[in-house]
Amino acid sequence: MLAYGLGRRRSLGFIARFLADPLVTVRDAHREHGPFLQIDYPHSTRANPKRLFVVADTGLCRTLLSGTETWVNVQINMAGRKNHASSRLVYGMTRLRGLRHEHYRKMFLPPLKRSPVLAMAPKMASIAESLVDGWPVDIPLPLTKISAQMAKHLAIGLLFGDDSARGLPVANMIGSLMTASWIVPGPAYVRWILEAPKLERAILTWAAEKRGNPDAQDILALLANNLDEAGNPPSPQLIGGIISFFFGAAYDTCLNALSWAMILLTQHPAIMTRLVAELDAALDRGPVTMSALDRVPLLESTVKEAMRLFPPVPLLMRKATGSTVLGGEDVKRGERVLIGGMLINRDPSLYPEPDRFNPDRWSNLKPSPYQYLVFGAGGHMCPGTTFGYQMMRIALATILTKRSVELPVGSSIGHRLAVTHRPHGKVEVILRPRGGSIRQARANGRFRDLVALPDML
Ligand code: HEM
Repeated sequence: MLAYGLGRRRSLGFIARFLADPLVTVRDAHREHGPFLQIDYPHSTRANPKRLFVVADTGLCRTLLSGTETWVNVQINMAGRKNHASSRLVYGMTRLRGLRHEHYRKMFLPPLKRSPVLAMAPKMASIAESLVDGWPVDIPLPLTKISAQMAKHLAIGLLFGDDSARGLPVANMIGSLMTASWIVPGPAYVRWILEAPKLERAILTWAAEKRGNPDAQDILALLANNLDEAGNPPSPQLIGGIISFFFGAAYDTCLNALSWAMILLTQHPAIMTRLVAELDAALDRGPVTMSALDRVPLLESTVKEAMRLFPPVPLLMRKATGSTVLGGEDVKRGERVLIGGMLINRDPSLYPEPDRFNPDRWSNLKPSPYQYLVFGAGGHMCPGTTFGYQMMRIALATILTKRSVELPVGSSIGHRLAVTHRPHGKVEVILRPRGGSIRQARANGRFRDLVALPDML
């Protein structure tokens, strides 16, 4: 399959629209011209072409994500300043290659496997419960703030040795990196540059405290107490980069997934009502446990379906390490490819009526990671998948069994891609005590460009 070249004029139009709204622009371009596009940068010439490829095809995606020697990850957030903490701290897991990557992946997998993660469930449930109990009812609350609080406490509390005093300030600083646009610098980027030295110091001090405790199994203790792939102590850049990556990877993804899931449920009252009834029946007013949640398949389907439509990481980027071929196209060293995971998740041959939120489709669906591109695929596929699903299921179950969730009348919800894709604007929810009547308000705003809601069908 050869790439469809947009040509110079339309490439310029694509770039201009992409800067304003990357997801809708990429989606519309694929709809019009197919799943493999070539964009020419303005400085591209016939003698020295400078191109960006954009793909939304499962086969091409497999080539790109499984060929980790040929195609390397490109840091999606903006590079920081040279020789400054801001550039050292973005040296994260996905940028490691070869033996180094293999070494660290192997090191971090054990605490993220099914059984240690399952053992964290009672603690996760009790943290989630006390957070929800502390949220005021009957008044509008900022949705991304409460989701962030949930994600921060569940992820950070459990992955970093229950050390919230050290972990929460680090998580707060990482927040500015994650909200900084990776396309155009803005105030969040400036904040990130200003905060990076403080963040680096906080991580390195914390790592020093963890040294000398080789039995601890949390992510930072493993990193601080083990040698690197060459048998040397890990460098400060490695520690800072990996830890800030883990914080962002665990916290920012889950906060966005939780926010989008709640928005979608409020816009699909019939599904919300069924889910709440099934949760009530399984939990029978008891605590949230994984064995009870296993009796509510609709919960897992809801989480999967919300992330299919609104994947927290909707675009991935790769760069060729040498001359190679992609599809039928000759690609030169350094050329980049943008992979539209969100669009792969909407392939109508696998997901009929792909823009609809329909958790029931999951009753007999088992896509490969290349067909459900939420956690990546291939050599850098997310090792936190089990943890992420568990956190989402516990958070949603706790919120829905304790409170009724509604949006204020007149809500308008935008969306914005920074490193992750989040709801944008003044997005609020109202939590009501269970048992009263709730008012299901229709939400307006640009998020509607990305989903076919019941009132649009
Ligand atoms: C809803 C939750 C999550 C989503 C949607 C998600 C998504 C992703 C995606 C798309 C990638 C691949 C990036 C690429 O190939 O360029 C990735 C990698 C990664 N994620 Fe997650 N993630 C989630 C939760 C977590 C959690 C909870 C952790 C930590 C416990 C985590 C740790 C990582 C790490 C370390 C990598 C890099 C792996 C490597 O390079 O080998 N993620 N994640």
